[in-house]
Amino acid sequence: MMQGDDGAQLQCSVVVERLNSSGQATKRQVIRKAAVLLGRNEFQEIILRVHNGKVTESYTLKEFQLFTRFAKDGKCTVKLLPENVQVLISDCPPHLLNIFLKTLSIKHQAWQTSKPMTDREKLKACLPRSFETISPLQQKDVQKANELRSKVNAPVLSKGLVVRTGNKMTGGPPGQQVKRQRTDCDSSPLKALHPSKKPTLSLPAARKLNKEQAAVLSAVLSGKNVFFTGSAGTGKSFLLKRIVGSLPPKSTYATASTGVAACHIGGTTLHNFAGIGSGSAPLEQCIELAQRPGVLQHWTSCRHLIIDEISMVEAQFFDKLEAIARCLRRSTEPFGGIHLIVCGDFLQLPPISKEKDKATFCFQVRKSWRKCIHLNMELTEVRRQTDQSFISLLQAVRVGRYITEEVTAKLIKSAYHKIERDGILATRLCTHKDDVELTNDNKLQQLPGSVRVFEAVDSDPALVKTIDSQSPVSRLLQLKVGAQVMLTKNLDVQRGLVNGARGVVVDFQPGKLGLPRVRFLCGTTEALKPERWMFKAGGGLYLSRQQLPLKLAWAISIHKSQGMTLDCVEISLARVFERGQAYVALSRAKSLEGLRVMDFDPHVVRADPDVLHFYSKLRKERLLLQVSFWLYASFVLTVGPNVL
Ligand SMILES: Nc1ncnc2c1ncn2[C@@H]1O[C@H](COP(=O)(O)OP(=O)(O)OP(=O)(O)O)[C@@H](O)[C@H]1O
Ligand SMILES: [Mg+2]
Repeated sequence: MMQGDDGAQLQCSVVVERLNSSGQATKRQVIRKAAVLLGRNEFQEIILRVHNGKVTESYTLKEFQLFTRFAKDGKCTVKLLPENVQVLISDCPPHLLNIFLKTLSIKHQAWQTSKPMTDREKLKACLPRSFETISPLQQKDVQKANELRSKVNAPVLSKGLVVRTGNKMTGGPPGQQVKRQRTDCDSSPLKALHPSKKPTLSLPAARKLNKEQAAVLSAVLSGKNVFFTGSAGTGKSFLLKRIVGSLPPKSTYATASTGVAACHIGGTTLHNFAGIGSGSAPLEQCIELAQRPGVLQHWTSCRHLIIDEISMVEAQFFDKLEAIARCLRRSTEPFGGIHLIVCGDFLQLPPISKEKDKATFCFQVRKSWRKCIHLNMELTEVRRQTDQSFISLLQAVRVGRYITEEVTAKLIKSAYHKIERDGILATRLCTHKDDVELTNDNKLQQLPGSVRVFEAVDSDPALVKTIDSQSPVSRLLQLKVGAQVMLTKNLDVQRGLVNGARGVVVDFQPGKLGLPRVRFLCGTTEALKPERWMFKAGGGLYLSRQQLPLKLAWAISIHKSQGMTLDCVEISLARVFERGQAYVALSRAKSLEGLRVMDFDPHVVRADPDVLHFYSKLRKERLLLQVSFWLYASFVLTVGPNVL
């Protein structure tokens, strides 16, 4: 399953089609498990090799079209123009496809400016046939490509490479019911080559994984069932997104315990995946529910199951999933042999308990948890905050101990922090969700001026509830000039337009649409346009919502804030009712300066003793690999989990 991310090779499915002059396929070869390799021949020309396990076909990439619109779903098409052959690539880990496509386009651009040999020169050269894998992209390749781009004004792409991102490509995923629009090609690496936009190229994955994260990724890619944990802000979800992008899309399900958290990693809720409702019915009934058309396919096609925010998954629910997986997949292996990648911090919010009893954590169903998880790993480098003393303060709150007088004093003093800037107020994190709606509604009403209502375009209005449960934006968004808002999507990480960025509506653009302009804390004022979110629903169905990437941000609930990074927050902890709740609230802030705690009392800080015991036991038994220890981890991977 391992494949390098050097941009030279892919493991995927391939269809090779020979086309006639009117573009119809006259011959079609389907290769379910193919290896696609980029290399150079003896004349330094770029070669695409497709290997089906027995035979290798080679294509010289001189004049070709690339269709990359669905690259983020792991699909693309290379159409070789003189040969009239198209190679349709699918089920490819999107992150690797991204690097592959970028490598191909940048190397091809460089090749074109390097005076390719004529046929005559080739004949004369009498070189022996050869094939060498293409070298990984380097900063200098990117620089050269950028220099070339800055020299050329009009279409930077010379005649060999034509980039298409239109509908013509491979079509959507099977069963997909949504017609995608142009925004879907956002993540395409080749968008960067679109002549009209001319943005600067950069190496793929500009935000690199740190060593700890890379070690977890390699443990996952080695096929081990991994649970990785770490304090708030250690980049667990950041890493999960990379993991999702490194696994084959058809058989990978990215899920999280809550809709908001699922959205952060571009996935769906675990409940949605499982299709067993709340899971409180007896096992036999749950098995029946999971066999419904549309749901059964999740269970049978899933090879890699990713679960974020595991702390909020109820133990009995996890246990049921484990049993259902074995039953439906007719396998005696733990979790029916599904490769599990589980992540979260048990010292954050626990599962919501329906009855008065305390809800139990997944690790408390010791049998299935222990059976399922091969490796426990811990990320230790906090990325959300940079100030070491604030990081230490949060660590103290996390474990519910060491709340020294100094810590208390700092938090009490924060009540006087003036964090309002440029008309942008602090977001109030509320313990109870009724307060959230009330606060946002009241504040909006109190603003002068008329309300503008923006209605979402849903792919399937009948399924609005399902969409609501997974979407970070509501169907109706009401705004006024002066409304406090929060961005709900990463629009431009470099410019600080990231998920959670805080701003204020400054005006509405003239015209029918009247789109809002928002001034953000990072200093940028941006006119926002609708964005699209895709959700996987049952039966391979895709749902989508198109809406402005904004939500009102006078207040949000602590439960909804889990997983978020926030610019400026105000917290009242008087009504904290849950273990880990104060920690989740405080750890959303990027800095102490951006935080105001109205009424700090050390008694509200509570860490769950069962969790502390679980973590300390793992450590004592040397089962929790601090990944800074990553060489040791790679030793374990080669030797196998049983040595642990
Ligand atoms: N390797 C990295 N390079 C750059 N930024 C990173 C990296 N890892 C994490 N970050 C950034 O750090 C912040 C926190 O990351 P993330 O939300 O993934 O943490 P988390 O461990 O999931 O936190 P929580 O437990 O609160 O959900 C995010 O803004 C993320 O973009
Ligand atoms: Mg997270």
